[in-house]
Amino acid sequence: MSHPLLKLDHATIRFGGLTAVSKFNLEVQPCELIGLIGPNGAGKTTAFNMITGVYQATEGTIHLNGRCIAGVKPHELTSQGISRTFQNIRLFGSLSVIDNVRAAMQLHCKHGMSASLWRGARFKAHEKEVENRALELLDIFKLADTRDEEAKSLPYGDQRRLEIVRALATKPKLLLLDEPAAGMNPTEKEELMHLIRFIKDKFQIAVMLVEHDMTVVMGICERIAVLEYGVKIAEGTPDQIQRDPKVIAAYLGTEVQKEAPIDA
Ligand SMILES: Nc1ncnc2c1ncn2[C@@H]1O[C@H](COP(=O)(O)OP(=O)(O)OP(=O)(O)O)[C@@H](O)[C@H]1O
Repeated sequence: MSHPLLKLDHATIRFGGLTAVSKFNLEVQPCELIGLIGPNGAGKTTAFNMITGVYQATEGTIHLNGRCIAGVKPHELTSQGISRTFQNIRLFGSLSVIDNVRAAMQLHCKHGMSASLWRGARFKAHEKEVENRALELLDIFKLADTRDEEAKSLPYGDQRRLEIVRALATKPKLLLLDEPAAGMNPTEKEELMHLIRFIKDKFQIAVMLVEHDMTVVMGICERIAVLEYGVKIAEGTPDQIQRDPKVIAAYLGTEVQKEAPIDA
């Protein structure tokens, strides 16, 4: 029997008296590009935190490839194919750009301590492979020229793209991007949309996107789920979502509405 890549079944999380995400049902298929939107405080990042094992669901279940992930630690979920970026950039600022990518790749390193110490032929071949793959990813994101620069010295938009490279370096099946376009200028956003589509097709991965920029969300997502006060109020194609009265009502008067009218 084939399973969805990710399945949330009534996933719920409470913080004291606050239900941040309530009975959230969602399926993500392999190689799908899905958006998760909603006004500020709707529960989007909390949903990401549940999917990535940062928080445990208070009720309901989450399955990855048919296996329940309750209690699985975030780094184990990364090994199982879930990778993410964060709203606030979390790079190793003082490391070079390429070392940031290398560090993410070590998760897949199968060499033990002795191999590292002896630095034999197999170890060196592995190191070369890591470097080549890091450079391939940096090249896709037009960051290869900055490989030896300190990550913190990069312009903001480049740092955001480097975060995506780091997330990709762990060879995910599901990539979660939390506001990847935040702080980018219109040209960078346009380029980002192209890149997200490109990596999804090239690496055959599913991408789940939390994003406030409606031009980006509506421009690239195949399907969109909408949260409001932790509850899913709509799910559908960008066209259906833009015409959904509940979604329009949820966004009325918010910054998102001002940026790009959802019923435009
Ligand atoms: N660790 C926590 N403890 C208590 N409340 C929390 C915690 N994490 C999130 N919340 C609350 O859960 C709700 C949802 O927050 P969340 O950050 O998921 O929203 P969001 O949709 O990602 O918002 P934004 O678009 O502003 O980033 C908010 O009311 C928030 O204050």
